[in-house]
Amino acid sequence: MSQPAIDNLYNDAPGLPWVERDARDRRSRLTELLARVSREAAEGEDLEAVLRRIVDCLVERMPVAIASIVLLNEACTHFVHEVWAGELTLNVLQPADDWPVSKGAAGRCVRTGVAQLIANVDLDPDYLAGNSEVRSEYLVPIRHRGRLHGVLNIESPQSDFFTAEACEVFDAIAAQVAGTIHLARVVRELETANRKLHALSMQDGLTGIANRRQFDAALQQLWTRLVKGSVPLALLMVDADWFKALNDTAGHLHGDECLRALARLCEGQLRGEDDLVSRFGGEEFVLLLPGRDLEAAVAVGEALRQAVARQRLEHPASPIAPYVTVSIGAGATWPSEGGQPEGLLLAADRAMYAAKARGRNCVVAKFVG
Ligand SMILES: Nc1nc2c(ncn2[C@@H]2O[C@H](COP(=O)(O)OP(=O)(O)OP(=O)(O)O)[C@@H](O)[C@H]2O)c(=O)[nH]1
Repeated sequence: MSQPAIDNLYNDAPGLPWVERDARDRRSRLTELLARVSREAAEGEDLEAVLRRIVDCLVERMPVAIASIVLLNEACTHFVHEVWAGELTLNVLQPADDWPVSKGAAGRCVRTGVAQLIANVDLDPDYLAGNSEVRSEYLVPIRHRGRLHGVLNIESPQSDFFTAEACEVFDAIAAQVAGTIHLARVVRELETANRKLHALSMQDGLTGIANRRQFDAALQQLWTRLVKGSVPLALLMVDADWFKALNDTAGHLHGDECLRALARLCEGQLRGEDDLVSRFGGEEFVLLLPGRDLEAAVAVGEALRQAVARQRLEHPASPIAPYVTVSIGAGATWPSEGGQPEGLLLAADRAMYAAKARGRNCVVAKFVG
């Protein structure tokens, strides 16, 4: 549809006082403004850009010197952000200046919770001049379902501009803006909640380290990356010894405590940016060590085994020591184009079972060719 001739509405006769315009002309200009603002409010994903287009619209199409949308903080005690259009020729308060709602006509709008019509700015004790041409001002609370988001501020060089019908349209515009801000905040809150949920879905609830899902994704990603750089990849499978007996004799809560301590000890062995420890299963952990060959991986495994033993986590039912010990399987390979990471996982798992068979509390290595 082509743009109606009404474009550039106000500027067709900028000097003409608002009330001297024909009543039908005024109404159609206001209706057109409202339609435009509604369209702007419905478009775009960026709140700042939408608010800017709305204030631009007000200044371009009406006898308005300054139009602004001033947003409040959560507690509604301060203005924290302003989007404005028009001509600010004098120094006025900006949200960046620590602007409490105790100041200015916009502050009064927040304090009283109702629209403020200032027919003569010279007589208003709260008016803060931003442009010496301004004669009248209208301020409307931007409120969505009882929650106050800010104030819509319109300043005109004409003293008779804010007729009842004009104010009604600005009230409707403030309601539109409130809906837009509400929607943008809901979207932002949802995005934050989604990010938190995603992080939680990748984390083990008991120990706080990565869970199996995160491990699987990291292994796949690393494999693909390391193929290109011809860099080795090592993996340690760490399994607590005689854990069933520990639970049975010392109780599950003590068992849980030991699992948390083991997770911290595994974390203590991580060095590289992409090193990762995850809880692989019940009392099993896996360390992903990119850039380490089998010899280096065995060294990390041995350091971990000794650190666990030094911790002296009480184990009243282990036949090999009065404290918790771990059996560790180490695997390493050079990721190759056609290869699969599962082979590495299997090798470390087999090595771990070999460590169990060898009497536990030891490290066994297996290279994957
Ligand atoms: N406290 C606690 N125990 C768990 C948890 N997850 C798994 N387990 C227990 O870990 C035990 C693992 O037992 P098994 O697989 O038989 O192995 P094990 O007793 O450690 O014997 P080896 O591995 O052969 O040394 C089971 O009794 C599980 O119930 C957990 O989150 N908390």
